[in-house]
Amino acid sequence: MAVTEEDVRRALESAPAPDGAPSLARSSALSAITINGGRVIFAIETSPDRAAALEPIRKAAEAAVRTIPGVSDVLVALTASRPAGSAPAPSAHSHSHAHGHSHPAASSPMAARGARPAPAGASAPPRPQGQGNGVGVPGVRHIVAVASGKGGVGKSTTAANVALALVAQGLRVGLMDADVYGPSVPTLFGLHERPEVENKMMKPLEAHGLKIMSIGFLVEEGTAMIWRGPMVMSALTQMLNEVSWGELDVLVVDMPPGTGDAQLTMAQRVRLSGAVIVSTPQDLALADARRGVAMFQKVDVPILGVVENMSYFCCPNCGHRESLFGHGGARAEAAKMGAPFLGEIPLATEIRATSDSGAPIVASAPDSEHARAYGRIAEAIWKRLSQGAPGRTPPRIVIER
Ligand SMILES: Nc1ncnc2c1ncn2[C@@H]1O[C@H](COP(=O)(O)OP(=O)(O)OP(=O)(O)O)[C@@H](O)[C@H]1O
Repeated sequence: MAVTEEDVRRALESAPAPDGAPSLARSSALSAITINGGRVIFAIETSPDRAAALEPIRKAAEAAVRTIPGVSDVLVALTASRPAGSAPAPSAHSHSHAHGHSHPAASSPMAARGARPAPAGASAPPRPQGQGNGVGVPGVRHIVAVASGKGGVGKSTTAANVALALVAQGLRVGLMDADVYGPSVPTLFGLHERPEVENKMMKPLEAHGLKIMSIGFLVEEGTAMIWRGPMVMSALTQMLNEVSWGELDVLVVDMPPGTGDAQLTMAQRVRLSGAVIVSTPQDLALADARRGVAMFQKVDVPILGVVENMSYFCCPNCGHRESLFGHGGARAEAAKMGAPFLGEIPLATEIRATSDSGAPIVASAPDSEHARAYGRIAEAIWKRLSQGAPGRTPPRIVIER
């Protein structure tokens, strides 16, 4: 028998609430409930500082829903809503961005020990699907992660425009927003509806020829996720396996920023053909980029290349180029890491404005200079993917300082 929202609400009558309400079912902290076959997803709203204390309430809610006959899986997230336009207070453990969300600080033990990437492995050829461990998607030839060592470097903007540029090359492309801590894809594409469910599979939304899925489609807008570890993985597995992606040449995955455990687990558990690292030219960002490269190398995912974003400032009036942060750093660093340099994208008002208005520049101004720059990056990525390579990546030597 199909599980209904009423069943879930009834079960939550016996679950405790975080706000003094008689039950979670009657609490305003309970979000909309999404049901997909036997899988039930909802969120409990809280403030970020109470997230750890509310873990028992989250677990109790999961346990209550699990007792419903027909429920195969339950995903309950703690989310924090934030008034529109307000930025979270910076703290030692999080950072914030212009679009107002925060991410946990990177906590990779590898990063802390300062593991240095080894050039030989960095440019290892991409893995065709079917090789390696982890979750793959039937019908999808290549899954490519777009990652960054830290937040706010333009990873989502790059992922979206590169995905669109791959579509422009005639490829069948999907974009999966795995940035559970702050999904930006709904804003980038102006998509705010919930995906339809057909035969127990969620249908990806579509825009500009791209199939798109984001955790942001499943939770209320303006909420920031406070998901950790296994919950993140469970959400991602669902986005990979319970979405009808169909036949795709490339599925671009916009990864959560940073090199923490969640990212490492993803890099390990998703069957990636390769990873693209986005970095700004600043030294700090490059140090973070190195950690990003090292993280993928640790789990034997080939680095397809490095993109330098906000590389130079492009004056919207006169077209004058102004290097802001020692332009060219990413190219030099990529060479040191032995990773291909895929190209540079300027800091340009049009790139930000088109992203904010729901039609990234490759879709809204395909003939512009900036769109062509994304096109060249996409071409380089596809070239490396289609080269493929049988066998495992060569052994690498990693020197830890
Ligand atoms: N090349 C660019 N020129 C101008 N603005 C840009 C450029 N790239 C990104 N931005 C802007 O910078 C902001 C952050 O970009 P984006 O959300 O893509 O970064 P991110 O690395 O995915 O961040 P997060 O870690 O928050 O997910 C956005 O407002 C975006 O429009």
